[in-house]
Amino acid sequence: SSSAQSCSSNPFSTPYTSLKSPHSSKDPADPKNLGLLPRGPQVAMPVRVANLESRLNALPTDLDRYTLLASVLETDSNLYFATVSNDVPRWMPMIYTPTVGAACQNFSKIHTNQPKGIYLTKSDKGNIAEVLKNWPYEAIKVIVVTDGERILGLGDLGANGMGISIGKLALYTALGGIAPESTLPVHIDFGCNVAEVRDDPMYMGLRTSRPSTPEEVKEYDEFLAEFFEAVKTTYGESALVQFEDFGNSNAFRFLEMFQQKYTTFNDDIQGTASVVLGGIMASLRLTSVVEGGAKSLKDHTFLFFGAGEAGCGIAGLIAETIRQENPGMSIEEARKNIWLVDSRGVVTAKRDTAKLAHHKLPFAHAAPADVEPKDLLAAVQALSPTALIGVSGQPQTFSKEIVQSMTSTQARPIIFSLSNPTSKSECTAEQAYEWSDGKAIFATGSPFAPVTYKGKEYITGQGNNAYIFPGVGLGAIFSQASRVDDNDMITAARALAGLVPQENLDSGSCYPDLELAREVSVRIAVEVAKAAWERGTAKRERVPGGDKELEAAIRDSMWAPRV
Ligand SMILES: NC(=O)C1=CN([C@@H]2O[C@H](COP(=O)(O)OP(=O)(O)OC[C@H]3O[C@@H](n4cnc5c(N)ncnc54)[C@H](OP(=O)(O)O)[C@@H]3O)[C@@H](O)[C@H]2O)C=CC1
Ligand SMILES: CC(=O)C(=O)O
Ligand SMILES: [Mg+2]
Repeated sequence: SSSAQSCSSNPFSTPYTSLKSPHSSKDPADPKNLGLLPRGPQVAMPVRVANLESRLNALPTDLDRYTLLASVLETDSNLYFATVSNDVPRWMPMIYTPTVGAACQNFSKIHTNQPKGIYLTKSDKGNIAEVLKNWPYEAIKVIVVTDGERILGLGDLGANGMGISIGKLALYTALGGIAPESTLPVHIDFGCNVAEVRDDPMYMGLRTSRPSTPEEVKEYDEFLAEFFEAVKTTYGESALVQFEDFGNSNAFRFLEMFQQKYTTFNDDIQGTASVVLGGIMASLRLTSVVEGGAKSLKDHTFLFFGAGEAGCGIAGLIAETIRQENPGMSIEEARKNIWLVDSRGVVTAKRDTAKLAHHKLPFAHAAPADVEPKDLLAAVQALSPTALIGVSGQPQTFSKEIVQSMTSTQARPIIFSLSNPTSKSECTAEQAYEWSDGKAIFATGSPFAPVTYKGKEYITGQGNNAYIFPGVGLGAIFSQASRVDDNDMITAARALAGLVPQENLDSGSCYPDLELAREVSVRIAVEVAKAAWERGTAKRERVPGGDKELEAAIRDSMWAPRV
């Protein structure tokens, strides 16, 4: 059959057939599915969690903790999620950024068994639906798909990027209440451009470079089109596909190709935009009470360091929100105080716009007062931004002079160092508070420990799309939405901003505590589901009653580990 053909050409898709053992029902509550070993004494879950936590704590490195947790996920997802939920701030950095970065870099060594996910390689063209059928669970509600080209700020890791899809989906379950068996990690293998990755004898992906000629790119586009159709026919129109960590030459194009036709969004472009917008909205409560500070989004001058998926995604969503908040304002007007810096300097109209990437063009404004700032410090001095957002993947690029320059013009400068993992952060929390004399409203993409400066403790908020995608996904899945769009991202940002308590703002964080991330997801989901009904994109019948009834129904639908 075509399936057998496809499997023989794809060594990574074969083993899943064997998972469809006649002895294993698909019911996760079936005791036969709890693990491979015969069951021992019935130990209460809190005891098992405490036992696993003490084993994890005894391990020498976070990568060891990742590895143990990954093996628990494969054999006993109940224990895994009970442990993660027991202490999200403690375990999230082990299953997500920063440790997931190191895990991807070492992925071939960690996953000696088949990793938990479907690998599609370009030889599966024509058979994608057949390969999907090899997965042992049928009721898939959310897929995170990567091709591994831009894994965090670590570059092209090829097939080792599967760790990112697995990590994001673990958060869909832990923070968004999506049942583990309804999630499917997918890696699409069209090669890898880093010889060092490809040449590792243990590398599990194709040892070819990525598409570069127009014909190869066309073949890749056609593969993605087939993938989306296969997902729709196999799992239904409401199955949500989240793009993750694609290189930006593909990410923007794929989003454009598929977002009007399928239930999909790009987390790096749209989820990141939403979390940053939410943080900026919350911080208006701080900036609006100081003299000359921004009272609304349109009063800000934004400077983005990094003009890729994250930078242009955030810039675009902020501009759209400013436009919506100011009736009569054009989108061009809304963009005028938003500036980008890329690897060649400030993006201005003086660039050769014919060669400028499509996503940067809307922000290529005329250079201010004929000065062409060459570097970031010069840009900060020339533009006096109120907010500096780092999404460059370039560590230690927010220097003392840059932070001091921001602080010399702003009572409360907004400085976000969002590049992941921790080693790529544009500056550290300690540097931001010291150099700004405690004035910076600071956030990072990966977690930083609290900092004590001049006797006050500062808590850094984690400006990470993990506050957004589990809730947006939950709302879309609950309402059986057939589309997810930028308005959902604005809706989610507003909901997030409304959940930041004053005491967090007072200690320097413009995000809610991580302990509350699951609650944040519920509240975002309520708003996203309502928006889907208002737009007419929801297949599910409206829940009778108001917000309270809807929230209760959403909570009821959420999976939680049996404890
Ligand atoms: N906190 C969060 O939730 C998220 C964080 N991120 C992080 O943001 C980073 C970037 O991701 P993404 O936007 O998707 O990546 P992209 O590859 O799409 O964009 C990177 C951008 O950084 C620019 N850049 C690279 N080197 C320099 C330099 N030396 N000086 C100035 N600009 C530079 C690039 O310039 P050019 O265009 O000229 O090549 C490009 O515009 C990653 O580290 C990622 O982990 C991403 C998503 C979410
Ligand atoms: C957080 C995230 O999505 C990234 O760094 O790519
Ligand atoms: Mg990402």
